[in-house]
Amino acid sequence: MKTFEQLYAELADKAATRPEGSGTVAQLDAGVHAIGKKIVEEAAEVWMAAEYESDEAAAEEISQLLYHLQVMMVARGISLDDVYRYL
Ligand SMILES: N=c1c2ncn([C@@H]3O[C@H](COP(=O)(O)OP(=O)(O)OP(=O)(O)O)[C@@H](O)[C@H]3O)c2ncn1[C@@H]1O[C@H](COP(=O)(O)O)[C@@H](O)[C@H]1O
Repeated sequence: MKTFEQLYAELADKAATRPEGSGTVAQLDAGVHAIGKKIVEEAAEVWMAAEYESDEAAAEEISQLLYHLQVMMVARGISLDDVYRYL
């Protein structure tokens, strides 16, 4: 288990060190357009899970959406503070 902040730190590190086999590195290489499509896909999965599936399934889909949002943040060089200041 990890927090939102810990995941962001891990993804930023992956972007910097580019370890072999990292899905995050592959997505960063695919670019903002591909990451954006993944966000839309995961958002739809959150919606469907929330309407028709269990709390656990919805929570898992939400975790995946948060992950892909963080990948987009890393891709664009947007920090946690950049986002938090609007919350
Ligand atoms: N939290 C996540 C995470 N959530 C979702 N995903 C990715 O998002 C995909 C979404 O799952 P789906 O069920 O939609 O699967 P899918 O449609 O078959 O997705 P595709 O793999 O085909 O794109 C998963 O297959 C993962 O590739 C994640 N990939 C990585 N992480 C974490 O990110 C960190 C870095 O991961 P790596 O870069 O892979 O080392 C680690 O701590 C991981 O646990």
